[in-house]
Amino acid sequence: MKNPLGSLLSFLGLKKKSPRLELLEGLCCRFSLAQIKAATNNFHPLSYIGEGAFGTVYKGTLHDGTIVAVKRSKKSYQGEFKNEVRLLCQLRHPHLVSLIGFCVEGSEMVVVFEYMSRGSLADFLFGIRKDYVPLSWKHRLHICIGAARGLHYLHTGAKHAVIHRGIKSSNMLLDEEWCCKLSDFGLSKLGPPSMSKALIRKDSSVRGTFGYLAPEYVVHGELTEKSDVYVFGVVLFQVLYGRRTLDLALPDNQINLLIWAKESLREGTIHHAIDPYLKGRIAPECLNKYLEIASSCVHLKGNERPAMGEVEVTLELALELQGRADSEMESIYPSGEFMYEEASFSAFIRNFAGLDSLYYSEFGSGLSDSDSNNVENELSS
Ligand SMILES: Nc1ncnc2c1ncn2[C@@H]1O[C@H](COP(=O)(O)OP(=O)(O)OP(=O)(O)O)[C@@H](O)[C@H]1O
Repeated sequence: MKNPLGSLLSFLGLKKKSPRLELLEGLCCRFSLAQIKAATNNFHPLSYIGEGAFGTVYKGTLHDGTIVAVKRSKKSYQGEFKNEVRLLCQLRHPHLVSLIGFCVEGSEMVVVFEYMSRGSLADFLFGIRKDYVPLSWKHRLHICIGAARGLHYLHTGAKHAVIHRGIKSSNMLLDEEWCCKLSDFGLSKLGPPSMSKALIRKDSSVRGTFGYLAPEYVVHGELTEKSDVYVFGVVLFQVLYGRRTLDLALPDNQINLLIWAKESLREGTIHHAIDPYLKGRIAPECLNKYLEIASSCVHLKGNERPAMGEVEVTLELALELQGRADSEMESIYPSGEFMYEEASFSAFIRNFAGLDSLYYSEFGSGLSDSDSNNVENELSS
């Protein structure tokens, strides 16, 4: 029997409808299982790329020669896969991984994405890939700006805000041209209309990854676009310090990245704490802007955190400041071999005003996120 309230809400256009996958065929391709098996050589181990919480990813080649990433769902996570297909086929942006199609056949659920040949930002930050090369500072800034543009689009570019809920460096993928695109929308949620200020949404099932959870989300289940901003801030610290959020292999005071970051800022030892590869390569005025926005992203209170548009613009400014400082240095040292001095960092640290807003979450302390195959701990209700 039909639910009379449901029918009424639907009649009034107030009931949120999730389109059935069949109805999405016009927006992306529907593949047969035979096509998927042909593309991946029957999910051959040589096609294997990696494994996430929701499924296994393979490299494949479609009949027209297009190289793709094929994500095969674990049986218990087909809901997340359907969510990802429904959302992604309605979103298009240069900084979101494109959905090419899907396959639902028998007990198989498979999603086909554009192939991101350089893997994830996490692979480079944590040296996971065999062909690992440390990323330069400017390169890192470009990648963060791309990710910020993608997230800004999700929050404001569509009719309804989309809260990603799975932002982390392993979900920031890099294509051949090093363009950063956000992936993994299995946990994403539609928010209210994007122009609305009423963004608070109570979420009874807290999902995500330890070390990447906004405090108000864990404690009160309050899910807003500012929860994504918090975790984006955590990623900005990872990019600068070149390490994971939690690392049990480090001395006690360094296990939690944000606690360590705050300590190094307070004591003026940031020069020694950041990724060794970046030492002497960041212009102090650029670092100042970068830390200002990173610290405000991880503010305890969601409404004090910036919107992603502001994050994007500030990172662009930080990149510009770095470019200008580098040009000045190059005019003094035409060989291009120069280092920014430690003393100039100390001077800037004394003036850094963002320290108070840097809030570190204890959530997940004591848990390792240095899992060797890069699958971080999944929190499910
Ligand atoms: N479109 C893609 N192109 C190339 N590699 C991809 C693509 N999507 C995912 N991968 C790779 O496949 C592996 C598994 O990715 P997946 O998104 O399933 O999990 P994850 O983000 O690593 O972990 P979790 O699911 O726990 O968040 C990772 O190494 C990821 O870099």
